[in-house]
Amino acid sequence: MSLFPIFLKLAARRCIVIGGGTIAESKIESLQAAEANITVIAPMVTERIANFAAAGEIEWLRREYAAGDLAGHFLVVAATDNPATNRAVFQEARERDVLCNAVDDPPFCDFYFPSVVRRGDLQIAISTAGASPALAQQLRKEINAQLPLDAGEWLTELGNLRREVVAAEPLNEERRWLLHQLAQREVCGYEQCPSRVIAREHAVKNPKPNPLPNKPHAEVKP
Ligand SMILES: C[C@@]1(CC(=O)O)C2=NC(=C\c3[nH]c(c(CCC(=O)O)c3CC(=O)O)Cc3[nH]c(c(CC(=O)O)c3CCC(=O)O)/C=C3\N/C(=C\2)[C@@H](CCC(=O)O)[C@]3(C)CC(=O)O)/[C@H]1CCC(=O)O
Ligand SMILES: NC(=O)c1ccc[n+]([C@@H]2O[C@H](COP(=O)([O-])OP(=O)(O)OC[C@H]3O[C@@H](n4cnc5c(N)ncnc54)[C@H](O)[C@@H]3O)[C@@H](O)[C@H]2O)c1
Repeated sequence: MSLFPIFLKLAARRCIVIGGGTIAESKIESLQAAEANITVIAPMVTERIANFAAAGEIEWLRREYAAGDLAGHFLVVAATDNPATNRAVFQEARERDVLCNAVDDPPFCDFYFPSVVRRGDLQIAISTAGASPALAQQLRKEINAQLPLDAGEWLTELGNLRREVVAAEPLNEERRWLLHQLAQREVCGYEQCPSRVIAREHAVKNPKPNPLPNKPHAEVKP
């Protein structure tokens, strides 16, 4: 089966993690990075999860999972040490159309967690569709070692410059060409950054057409 690779926006979405051990902890941290609204249900949790709860970063319900807990949630991770509980969670998730990952239990997953290399907004996610998580991890380490440490800052600056280009030039082949050139260059925040200078010179040759003159009814009187 071919998996569908997407990057989900989870900010403020209600996500629930059943179980509070070290595996749950790593899933909670991934969800936190995406600013999800997280509830954890578990009788016992790691010290780190307890600290997240004490700091108000997540909600912790100190009890066992009970049928009905998934109501109103978008996504669930079943990470208890009891496969029967994890499968009951998956069953409820199916009934409620909640996306479910039962850790290390592929038939009871709607999605898998990938191996991820991160630099700021740049994310490279690796999946082997469950064929070899160890290979996904190995590739993550190899890519991590090759990717410059400052790739995130560079991407931020490149994104800022791209916004300037998009504001200054129309959507055409010329603009596309320029953006590909800039993606291969150093970019920084300075006004006199050579890439920014190139972009500004280019915009002179490829300006946005003048806006249509205002119709009389759109005029604003002083
Ligand atoms: C990527 C990563 C993300 C994460 O967990 O967040 C992840 N597993 C990681 C590590 C890892 N997991 C395992 C080992 C031991 C070596 C080995 O078995 O290969 C290692 C390596 C190690 O740590 O040594 C054991 C294991 N994992 C699964 C099974 C069940 C089975 O295969 O049936 C078993 C056997 C359990 C048993 O024998 O009882 C299943 C899944 N593990 C997945 C994800 C999903 C598919 C990912 C993909 O698309 O490839 C999937 C399907 C479901 C899921 O859990 O989402 C994370 C690396 C993070 C990083 O370091 O970058
Ligand atoms: N720890 C690892 O390195 C590792 C690696 C691969 C897979 N796994 C698997 O992942 C699962 C979780 O591992 P772990 O190390 O985080 O386990 P753990 O034993 O540290 O934690 C289990 C958690 O589940 C909670 N729990 C148990 N029954 C529950 C219930 N009915 N409702 C709600 N919460 C309940 C416990 O309170 C605890 O917080 C296990 O199935 C384990 O086999 C663990």
